[in-house]
Amino acid sequence: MTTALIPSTAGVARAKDAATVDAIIIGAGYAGGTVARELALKGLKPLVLEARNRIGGRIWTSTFAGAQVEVGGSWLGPQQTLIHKELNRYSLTTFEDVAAEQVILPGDQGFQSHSPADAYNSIGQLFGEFYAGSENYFERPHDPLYRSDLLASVDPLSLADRLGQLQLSPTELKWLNSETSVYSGGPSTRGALTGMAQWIQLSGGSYGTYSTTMSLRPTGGMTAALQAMFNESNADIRLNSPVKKVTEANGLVTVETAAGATFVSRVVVVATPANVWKNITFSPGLPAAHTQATTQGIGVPHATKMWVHVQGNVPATAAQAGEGSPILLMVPQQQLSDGRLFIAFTGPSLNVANAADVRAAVQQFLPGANVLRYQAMEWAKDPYTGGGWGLRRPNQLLQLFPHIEQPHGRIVFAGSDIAKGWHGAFIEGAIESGFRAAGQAAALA
Ligand SMILES: Cc1cc2nc3c(=O)[nH]c(=O)nc-3n(C[C@H](O)[C@H](O)[C@H](O)COP(=O)(O)OP(=O)(O)OC[C@H]3O[C@@H](n4cnc5c(N)ncnc54)[C@H](O)[C@@H]3O)c2cc1C
Repeated sequence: MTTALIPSTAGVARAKDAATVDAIIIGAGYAGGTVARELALKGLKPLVLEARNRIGGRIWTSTFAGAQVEVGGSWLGPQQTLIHKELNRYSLTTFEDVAAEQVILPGDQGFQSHSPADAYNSIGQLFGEFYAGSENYFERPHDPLYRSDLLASVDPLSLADRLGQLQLSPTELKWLNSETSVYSGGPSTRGALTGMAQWIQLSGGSYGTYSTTMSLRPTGGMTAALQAMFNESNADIRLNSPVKKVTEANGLVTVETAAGATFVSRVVVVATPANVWKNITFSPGLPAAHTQATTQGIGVPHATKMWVHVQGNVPATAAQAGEGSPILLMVPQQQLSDGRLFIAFTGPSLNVANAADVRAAVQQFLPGANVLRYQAMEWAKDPYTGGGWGLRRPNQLLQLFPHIEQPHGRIVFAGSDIAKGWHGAFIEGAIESGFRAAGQAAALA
């Protein structure tokens, strides 16, 4: 723990004017919240600097059409134990999300409706072939490098490479590449096979068990547990405080915000998305793995989540379309008195600013649908995300790990993008990395 008096040391920017704190956490998402709570439990009082005017980052519970909605992450799986421990700790509950009554899939001639059981059995069998062997190269999925000998030949493969190895009909290819391109945030050439294969093995090895990661929603919204963590931490949270500079010298780290405020501590945790580390000036400069991660990006380049309100009594329809389509995946949400809500994950080909294009894209799945309103969040254009959810690129697993988890002097890194287990697209990974980072930070404080 630091003391109140910090000497004015050369190389520490304006240290003598700066407020001195036990630990500084940059970013108030689930990773930052976990670090704040865990450091508080170790007797430290952290300062949290958050760029936005809210906590949550890629989690954002809001409203649309009078209903509570999630602009970022929505769902939890029963197999994600860390978030469930947090929900239990704060007496928060979950509920099962709306189940699809029909599934619209591309067929040989246009879209066709299937029963959910038929659709997901067929897709599940194909994904079974797709992920064959992952039980070996991810023998211990929480310890992804355990079989690095086997990973050497798998890590370079993109999701598209793996699709190309299978004997798929054009229709089967669309059934799989709708999902691989959604997660890749663009073409399936971008996402690594090891990224999605690890999630499958973390889920128990099958597409069916993995699908449950989209089954549960927390009552009170995805932000509720994070708010409870920050409440317990009693941390000093400064919103609207984007950090622009982090300088370490003489055993101290100085953090400077865009507005010019400076804070000093013996340890700093950077809990921002990896894609935006490059927007902060680090001195000394970041190590090679961190530079590679922020330059190449782990957060995907296209991640647009759209809420759509379709008039009338509409069947709970799930839909998928092949790579390149305007909407790649549509998920039914609640029926309201005047219409049903849907979540749509769009592809880069849809201009969400054009209402006519959005309506036409929805009508591909629901002919004649009257779109009353919609709202789209283009996460990859957000300056404090710089990408969407995370999904590793080919080769990043072996090139970045384990270096990416290591502190850089007195600077520690956290975030779902660099989690060992549920990396990238899950708050489970943000929490996991937060526990690891809190341990590292406490040792340096
Ligand atoms: C559209 C979408 C859907 C998703 N769906 C799901 C889902 O269904 N289930 C699930 O579990 N996960 C989902 N995810 C992933 C999940 O949201 C993330 O994995 C998780 O929220 C990341 O938490 P984090 O703390 O690592 O990062 P973030 O939540 O991104 O938090 C980082 C924080 O750092 C702040 N920051 C950035 N730069 C600075 C700076 N210079 N100074 C100060 N602060 C800064 C940001 O404003 C942000 O608040 C989804 C993500 C997206 C985008």
